[in-house]
Order: sequence, then structure tokens, then C-alpha cells
Amino acid sequence: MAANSEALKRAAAARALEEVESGMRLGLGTGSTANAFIELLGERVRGGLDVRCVPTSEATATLAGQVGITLATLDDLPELDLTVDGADEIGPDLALIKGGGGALLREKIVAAASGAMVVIADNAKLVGTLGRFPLPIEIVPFGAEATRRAVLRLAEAQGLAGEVRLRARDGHVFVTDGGHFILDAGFGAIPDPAALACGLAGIPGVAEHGLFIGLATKAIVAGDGGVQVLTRSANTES
Ligand SMILES: O=C[C@H](O)[C@H](O)[C@H](O)COP(=O)(O)O
Repeated sequence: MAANSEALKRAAAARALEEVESGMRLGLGTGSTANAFIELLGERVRGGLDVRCVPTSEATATLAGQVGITLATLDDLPELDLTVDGADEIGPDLALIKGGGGALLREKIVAAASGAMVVIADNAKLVGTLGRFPLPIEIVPFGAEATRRAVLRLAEAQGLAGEVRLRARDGHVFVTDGGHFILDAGFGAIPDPAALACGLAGIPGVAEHGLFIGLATKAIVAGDGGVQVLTRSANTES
């Protein structure tokens, strides 16, 4: 099962490579699926492909450097042609949940600076309604508990319920590349992601949230039956 999932991630990543042209300025996502793309891109770069890439995390920067990809900062390249990234869930209209790896803030900044965002995933990530995956919310450490309670109040006002937990790893609070904390909000189904996104954006202390709405232009989803390409407007291409 796990081996199959890795093969599917690689299949989606390989199809995404077809979107890349020499001379492009690329955003490189974070996570295991993005890593599959970075490794394949590295092979092409070592073969002569000329691209300049902005990483969305320190982990991605490390891997990209190891495979020979030329890196730049978003200040060097404030406008990008294409970002290729993974997702935790892909819902209707290519609305996404991201941030399972804690990279959502940089991922969203990079995606927003890109002319196009291609999401790559195995088909287990496709959902009819977002929310099975707990929503990551990146918060400023100052007043973390007050911010957590504000998130709970917002959820209640929107008819959502569930635990909102401060993310921990190995017994310590998880800290993002930007020095923030993550709340994982287990609301279950989120019927109105846009309303929740709007509410979260209005809470002081919330640095960013993992709802990516209107950012992905295409999703490349691999399943046992092959690779499917979904577009935001038509929702299916081939
Ligand atoms: O913060 C992490 C990112 O949003 C990842 O792209 C997301 O968690 C998906 O990761 P993976 O490809 O490992 O499932």
C-alpha cells in the first residue's frame, strides 16, 4: 500500500514535469509528493534544463540543493511562472487543505506569487468536502492559547465543532520555519471553506491558515487507473 502510494506520487510528479519549460521561475513545494517532483526535476536540471527555483521550506531547500537545482529567494524572484506543490486534501474547485508538514505560510506566499499552481497528489487526497484532514492554522507564539480560543469561538459561530490542538512533535511544541506554532483543527466536514478562511484571516494571532482557495490552477492526481488532470474552471482535462 505504502509502496503503491509512493509510485502514485511519483507518477503525478512525472506528469507535472511536463508543465515545466526551460527558463521558468519555479516555486518548489514541501512534503513527500513535492519531494518526488524535486528529485525528478533535479535529474532534468543535471541534464541541462535551465530553471530557477524558490523553495517553500528549509527542508525543500536542502533537498533541492542536494539534487543540483539552482535556488533563489522570493526576493530575488518576486514573480514566479509556476509552483508545483502537494496537498493534504483536494476538494471541489481545487480548494485545498495544506500544512500537514507545517510549511503552509511560505507555501501560500509562493503560490500567490506564481502565475500558476499545479498540485500533485495520489487520489487518496481527493475529497468531496474538505475537512477530513485536520486544518492546520499557523499562529504567532505570543498569546497562543488566546488565539486557540478565538479559533474555537469562530468555529462555533460557523456551526463547526471539534478539537483544536497545538501541534507537538517528540514532546515539544512544533515550530515552523517562520518561528510560528501550528494549531490542528479537527472540525470534520467544512461546508463553507471560504467563510472559514475569511473568519480565520480576521483573528489577530493567526499568521495564515491551510485553506488554499482560488490558488491551484490544476491538480494532477494519480490513481491505479492512471493520471487525471483537473483544472479549476472545468475540473477535468484528461
Ligand atoms: O506543509 C506541508 C505541505 O502543505 C504539504 O504539501 C502537504 O502536507 C502534503 O504533503 P505530502 O505530499 O507529504 O502528503
